[in-house]
Amino acid sequence: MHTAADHNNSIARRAAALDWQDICTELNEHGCAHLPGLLQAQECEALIADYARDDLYRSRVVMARHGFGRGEYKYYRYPLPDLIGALRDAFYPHLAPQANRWNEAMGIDIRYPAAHADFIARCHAAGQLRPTPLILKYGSGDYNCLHQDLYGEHVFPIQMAILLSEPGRDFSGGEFVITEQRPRMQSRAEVVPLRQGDALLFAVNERPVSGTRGYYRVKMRHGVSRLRSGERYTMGVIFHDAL
Ligand SMILES: O=C(O)CCC(=O)C(=O)O
Ligand SMILES: [Fe+2]
Repeated sequence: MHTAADHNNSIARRAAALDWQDICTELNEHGCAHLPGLLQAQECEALIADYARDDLYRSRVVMARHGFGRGEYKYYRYPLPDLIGALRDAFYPHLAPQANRWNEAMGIDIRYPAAHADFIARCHAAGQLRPTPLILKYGSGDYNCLHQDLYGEHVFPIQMAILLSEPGRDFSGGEFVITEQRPRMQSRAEVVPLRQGDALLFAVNERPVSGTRGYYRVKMRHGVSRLRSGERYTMGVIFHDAL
């Protein structure tokens, strides 16, 4: 039996053990940073097993009904499962300085407080009360259109996705795709080869890219290519709450 405190300690230790300088360099250069093996296989399997539970979620979205793609997802309700709350609490303080540097480079006045609870208080004061962490489920033929996870005025500019299934064994196809739209230029796509338990940190919306005349902004989108077979689950950790 794991208590909330166990999860907090363990996830905070994993976050603290990462090379944050390296991660920030990856985020600056590519708009995303790959964290291999952040979760253990058994943690992934437990999250997948809980997909069938109704008490953990506030809503279920069938993607085809909204033109989002094909597949479905569920938003967790508050109180979040311990592991997911711990991920938000533990990763946010490492990411807030990076988010602040991005805003400074882009000439955006908003600065992020050091603790996630203080940022969530800002969301809640603006009526963004609903939790955004989610779990997505794809079957053969399913896909996720390129999109951005913006849910209101307050946006934390970096989010995390964790692949819960193992490519090759559990599914084929279904690659995580990230695109970068540069001003007055053609878009660039990147496929991120994730394995079970790997996390990806990536830009929610715009990020600064250093050019010859200072910084310019590129717009990022992410999605998932069509699954060729099997079942694929992902957990998404978004740091702002939703209207
Ligand atoms: O299933 C995926 O890998 C993409 C998930 C996603 O869109 C998200 O976590 O925001
Ligand atoms: Fe997303």
